Amino acid sequence: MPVTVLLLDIEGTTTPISFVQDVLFPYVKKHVKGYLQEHYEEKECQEDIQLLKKQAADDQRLLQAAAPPPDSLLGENASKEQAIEEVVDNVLRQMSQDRKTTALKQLQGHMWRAAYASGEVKGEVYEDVVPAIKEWRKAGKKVYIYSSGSVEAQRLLFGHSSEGDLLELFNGHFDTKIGSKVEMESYKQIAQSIGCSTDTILFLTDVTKEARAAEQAGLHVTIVVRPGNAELTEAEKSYYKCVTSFSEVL
Ligand SMILES: CSCCC(=O)C(=O)COP(=O)(O)O
Ligand SMILES: [Mg+2]
Repeated sequence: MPVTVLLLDIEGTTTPISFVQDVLFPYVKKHVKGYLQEHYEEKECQEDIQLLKKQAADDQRLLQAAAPPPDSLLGENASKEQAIEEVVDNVLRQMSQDRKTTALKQLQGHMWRAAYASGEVKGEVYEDVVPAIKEWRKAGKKVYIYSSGSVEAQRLLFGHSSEGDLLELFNGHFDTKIGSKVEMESYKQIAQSIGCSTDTILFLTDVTKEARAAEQAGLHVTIVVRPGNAELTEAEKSYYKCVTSFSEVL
């Protein structure tokens, strides 16, 4: 089937890993405590905390450890300060493991609003990305984003990019609410949501585990090789189509 939909990863594909690791993540680490202190009473912040608590409880159940985990986030009677300390510990622990939980990504997305709004942060996009997407759109293709970053975080990055507001380029966005990027089922759900067959979608990513899941669901996949991305094995290089620029994709 001809490709009519392009599905794009962000970190390592449209955007340098260094932007995420050296700009976005340090911003969260620096500001998480202050953010929670300022917004603690707000409904959205309480929802973020509840989601982190649920994630911590799920993690605990999975671990089935005899000893209580160091960041259980389960105390109901904790003071505001204690509760904030627990959330901060949990967020920093998850970030040190580069976890992609919906709970962590939701809070991060809410925190980056202020960074983008003030102009302190501008979303970085590789220079070949915008011209290629414009060509694909002109040719009648649809273009979607699928990232572990929350849809709100995605919209912030592309809406406040160094190349201006790029949101018009996309037909839609998906995040881990539809499922993990390393699960085949997520890609089937995305195809269903777009209303197309999986074999009409081409997924661009830097991560071979994601490529494998997409391929199992019936998508076409291409690996994007960018400076700073994880090295591919010789077997991966010969198995997958690899590109170093979006201009080589179609
Ligand atoms: C979309 S904004 C920040 C990126 C992020 O938090 C992340 O985890 C990137 O994951 P990706 O799936 O785009 O590699
Ligand atoms: Mg990636």
